[in-house]
Amino acid sequence: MSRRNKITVIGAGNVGATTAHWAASRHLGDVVLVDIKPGMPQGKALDLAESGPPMGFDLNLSGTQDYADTAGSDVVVITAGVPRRKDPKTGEYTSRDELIETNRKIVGAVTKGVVEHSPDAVLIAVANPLDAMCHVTLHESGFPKQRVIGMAGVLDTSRYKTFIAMELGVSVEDIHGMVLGGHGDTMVPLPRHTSVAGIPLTELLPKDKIDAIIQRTRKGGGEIVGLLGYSGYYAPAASACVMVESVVRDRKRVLPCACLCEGEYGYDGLYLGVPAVIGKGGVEKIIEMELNDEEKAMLDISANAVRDVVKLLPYTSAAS
Ligand SMILES: NC(=O)c1ccc[n+]([C@@H]2O[C@H](COP(=O)([O-])OP(=O)(O)OC[C@H]3O[C@@H](n4cnc5c(N)ncnc54)[C@H](O)[C@@H]3O)[C@@H](O)[C@H]2O)c1
Ligand SMILES: O=C(O)C[C@H](O)C(=O)O
Repeated sequence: MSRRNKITVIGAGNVGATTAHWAASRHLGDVVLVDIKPGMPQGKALDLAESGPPMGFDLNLSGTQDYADTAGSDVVVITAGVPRRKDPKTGEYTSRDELIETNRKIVGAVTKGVVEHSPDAVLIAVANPLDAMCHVTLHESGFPKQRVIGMAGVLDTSRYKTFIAMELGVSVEDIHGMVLGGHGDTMVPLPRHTSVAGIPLTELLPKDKIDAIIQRTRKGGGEIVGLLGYSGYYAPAASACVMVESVVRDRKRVLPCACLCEGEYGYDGLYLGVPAVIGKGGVEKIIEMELNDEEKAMLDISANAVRDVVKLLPYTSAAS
């Protein structure tokens, strides 16, 4: 009898629980939710399982504090970590990078728990600061780079496409394009490589409108924090699920993901958002697209911003 795919989600908070929700509703596999809060992942998993009859999914959904229950996972999504929040008095909110000290410890510890029981899994890092957390996950897992991927580009691209669709009054389905670079304000949307049903975006919108969409995309996470008071989770979880699906169904989608660049785009030993073919084995290939001087300069700025954060980790030999 063939077995179902097993998907573990570490951290059953907003992003983790919503990832489990999307994964179940798309019937991607059995889902195990892990969280340090006793009863909480168990309660969310049971509640989700009880939504199976009306929603028509019949998967095993469980919650646990015990990594042994995650054994043999095909994919593990690591959302455990603190999100940024808005101070209700000042309206100020922290940057993703300021989360590094807390989250590197959480992500490091959970990665060790995961790999002990699922040595063949593909790991998808989600906690922030995302690109640096990919380095933590790679280091602590000892996995090959192909099996440690970061989720950010799919989300950033999703926001970019949403804003284009809103501006043009067209379906998001017809918008094709990508956002590369680090998951921060220096990310690199690529309007020259964006089309609407094959029509170049640059023919459909004037430069000032495109520039406004780029700026809104770069600040997209902050816009949600500003409105909600804490980080968004529907679009992040949906984006993680697109990656999970490409792995478990071996779809070989071309997705912008944080991948370890070792020479690609001129970067060495650095996680950065680049287009990648995602299949059963994780990153099957990084696609090197032609960038013009302006685009490459923006990617360099973004890579430098990521490198500055990665340098704060105790064990990396500052990527070049
Ligand atoms: N990469 C992205 O694009 C992206 C998008 C959204 C959120 N995030 C990040 O994802 C992380 C989670 O965000 P959230 O909104 O779900 O936060 P949340 O607070 O709702 O959930 C985090 C959960 O992690 C759990 N946790 C903490 N330490 C743990 C441990 N050692 N083991 C197991 N579970 C543990 C907490 O109990 C909590 O339930 C944050 O770092 C956030 O910044 C990244
Ligand atoms: O911005 C955040 O705090 C969370 C996440 O990185 C996002 O882009 O939504």
